[in-house]
Amino acid sequence: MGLMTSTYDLIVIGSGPAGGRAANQARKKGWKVAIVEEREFGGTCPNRGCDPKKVLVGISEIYDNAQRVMGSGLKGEVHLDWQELKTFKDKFVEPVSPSIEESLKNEGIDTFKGKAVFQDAKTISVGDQTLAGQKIIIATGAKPATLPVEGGDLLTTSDEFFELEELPDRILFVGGGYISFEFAHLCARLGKDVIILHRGRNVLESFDHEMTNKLIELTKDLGVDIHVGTEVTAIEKAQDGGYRLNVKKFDHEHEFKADLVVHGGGRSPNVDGMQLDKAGIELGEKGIKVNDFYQTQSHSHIYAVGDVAENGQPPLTPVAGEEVRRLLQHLFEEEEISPVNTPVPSVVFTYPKLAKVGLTQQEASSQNIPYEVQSKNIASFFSYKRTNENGAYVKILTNPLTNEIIGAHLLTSSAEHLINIFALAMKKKMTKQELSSFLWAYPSEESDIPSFF
Ligand SMILES: Cc1cc2nc3c(=O)[nH]c(=O)nc-3n(C[C@H](O)[C@H](O)[C@H](O)COP(=O)(O)OP(=O)(O)OC[C@H]3O[C@@H](n4cnc5c(N)ncnc54)[C@H](O)[C@@H]3O)c2cc1C
Ligand SMILES: NC(=O)c1ccc[n+]([C@@H]2O[C@H](COP(=O)([O-])OP(=O)(O)OC[C@H]3O[C@@H](n4cnc5c(N)ncnc54)[C@H](O)[C@@H]3O)[C@@H](O)[C@H]2O)c1
Repeated sequence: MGLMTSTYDLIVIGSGPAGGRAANQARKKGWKVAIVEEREFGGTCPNRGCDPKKVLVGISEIYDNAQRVMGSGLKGEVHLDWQELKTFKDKFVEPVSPSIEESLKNEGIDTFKGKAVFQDAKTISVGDQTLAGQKIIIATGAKPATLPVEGGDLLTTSDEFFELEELPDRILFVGGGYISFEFAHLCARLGKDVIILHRGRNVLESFDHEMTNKLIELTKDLGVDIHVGTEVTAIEKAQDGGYRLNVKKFDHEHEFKADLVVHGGGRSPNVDGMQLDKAGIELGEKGIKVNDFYQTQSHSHIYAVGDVAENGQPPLTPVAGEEVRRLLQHLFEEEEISPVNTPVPSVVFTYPKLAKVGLTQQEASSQNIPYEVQSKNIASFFSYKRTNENGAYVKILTNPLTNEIIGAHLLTSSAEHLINIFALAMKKKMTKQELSSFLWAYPSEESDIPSFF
């Protein structure tokens, strides 16, 4: 044992949304497949990402809805409780890894627990085992980036945040991206004092700036203190048991204090200790460099896909799935390899939620793409008035020549549903007239769509 080399048609490294799917599909084609996982099977999304996050924010939405309709037919008191929330969330997470591992095994895939380390371009080791693969897919995802912040090891990562048994009173988020905004809304609703410090001029930089400014207003109304143009440079332990932070805001030094400092400063490719150099695999700034078919630059039999790959796509679960679909078409040598032309919807699970698909106004402007824009405050619509919503906005970009929808941005309680309709409309190259001509069940948030234009 241990000294023998097991040989496979395909070795997949990482069992997240990218790797798990790739292994399953290849096995279905009759390939001999091994999958290597060093942590929980299933990867980030179901264990410490999308799903546990959605369980937590889902309950806080119900709480928020209840608060807003108190005195409109609802009576009594509701409270959010972190410990109970965490216990409820853990119930979803705990079965994930064993059940995914079992289903991989049931498919006839050999599972290996441990870190995959390259020995050469065809061989990897996992502990004392050696595996050789005709093809290798690297799907190792991302991890919290190492920030150039003195005392950066004092940051609580999103993985650690999910595991906290208690939440202290003063919570500060470094960075103004997805993770910070989603957790900040939750913490504010749990009654915490929340601060977000963001280095850039615009938070959630890939979203439409007009919409992120509206989200900032609504987030401030929740009691969250937000500072842009503010870079955290150092963190140290304070005498009161909390932390003291040094920050630079427009070249001035400031100090902030908190009991918990959360890392929301971005994620980087997870390739630590894999000895990529032994296989001659090139790493770019944002991940492993790949071509249109996800092949690494130096080896056509080694692929990289999902969050770990640098391919210009955002690190999101549905994107990982789509990339794997295309990678497999290439791997199975199927003739038609579809071009990457699917619009990518994305949602920030604040409440209300911010969603986008297609172009932002700043992208259309900077790329000199002609556009017409409709931007509306829709809080007075019946859909939002009946639940005393705090704010609801929509912004649609269309091509002035064809009337096709080229971008949609929503800040509403139902944005994660509505945005999928706009993604569908864009994929099908619908004009705003075509989208408006559907019969939408009434009353529903979708039935408002014709009134967005
Ligand atoms: C807090 C949070 C919330 C998120 N919310 C959303 C959301 O709402 N919607 C959305 O679309 N996306 C969300 N994401 C992003 C989403 O989780 C990722 O895009 C997705 O998981 C990427 O899938 P992947 O398979 O590429 O990588 P991962 O899911 O990260 O899986 C990679 C796997 O590889 C394993 N691995 C790494 N190195 C090795 C090695 N050397 N040997 C063996 N195994 C290894 C890891 O342990 C991991 O299990 C969120 C992320 C975070 C952190
Ligand atoms: N709902 C979702 O789909 C969802 C949720 C969470 C995460 N994700 C994925 O995970 C990725 C990472 O999320 P994230 O929130 O960590 O990062 P992010 O890339 O969204 O934002 C991080 C921000 O922090 C800023 N920053 C970095 N260092 C700083 C410092 N020292 N001081 C102040 N600001 C600093 C950066 O300028 C950056 O804009 C996202 O890009 C997204 O693709 C998706």
